[in-house]
Amino acid sequence: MSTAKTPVAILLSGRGSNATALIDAARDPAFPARICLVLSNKPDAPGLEMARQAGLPTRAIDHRLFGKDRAAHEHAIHAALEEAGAKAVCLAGYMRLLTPYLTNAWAGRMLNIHPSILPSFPGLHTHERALEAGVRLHGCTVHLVTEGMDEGPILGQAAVPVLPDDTADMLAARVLRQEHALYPLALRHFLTQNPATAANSAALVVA
Ligand SMILES: Nc1nc2c(c(=O)[nH]1)N[C@@H](CN(C=O)c1ccc(C(=O)N[C@@H](CCC(=O)O)C(=O)O)cc1)CN2
Ligand SMILES: NCC(=O)N[C@@H]1O[C@H](COP(=O)([O-])[O-])[C@@H](O)[C@H]1O
Repeated sequence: MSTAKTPVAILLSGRGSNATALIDAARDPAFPARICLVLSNKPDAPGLEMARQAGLPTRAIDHRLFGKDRAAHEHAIHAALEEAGAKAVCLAGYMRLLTPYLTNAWAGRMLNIHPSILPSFPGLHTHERALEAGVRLHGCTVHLVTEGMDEGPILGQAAVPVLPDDTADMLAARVLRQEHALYPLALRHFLTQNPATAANSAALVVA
């Protein structure tokens, strides 16, 4: 088994705490990935500045410059990923719905972290919806990205309890701590397994 690190690009839109968890994990010589690029659709994303401070290559490709032409924006992103030599992509708080152009180009090698136990609560505002639903367990999911929103094969999940006096912010903070543990584990598992079986393996439960 080659010990070469797989070049992985990270796409983010905001704070970048999941990107930080992946970047920190990749510092370990035994971790099977190296971060080859951190790219954002928001030039002022704090996560981009964090990556610059970490000495990593960064790109900002502002979706607003492409108006309603999502495909043109994604062509620019794809070119940047190819130029950086990425072999896999991790969406880490990337808040744009991707078209089939990019999801097909990166089919089976684009991962996303989502703040719910899928298939419950796909999309946005997951913590508020979990509280409204009265679920007792909540959490996060790492999945492969497909054309459908948050529908791709699950690679890993983590669960947390929902406590009686929880607010959405308290629940989000408890889930975020698990996200930072789950994403590096799920990426390591994905990269070190035989790609043919990776998506069909038992989900990693870390909490
Ligand atoms: N084709 C796919 N695209 C994306 C997926 C996916 O599974 N398939 N995962 C998402 C991440 N995500 C939830 O995990 C998500 C991100 C964004 C949105 C959304 O409605 N975005 C709006 C814009 C919101 C904004 O700019 O703040 C939009 O794109 O119009 C829903 C779910 C990443 N993409
Ligand atoms: N639908 C995608 C989505 O909601 N992603 C969520 O956005 C946050 C980004 O935080 P971060 O920028 O600190 O990693 C994370 O909680 C992630 O699960």
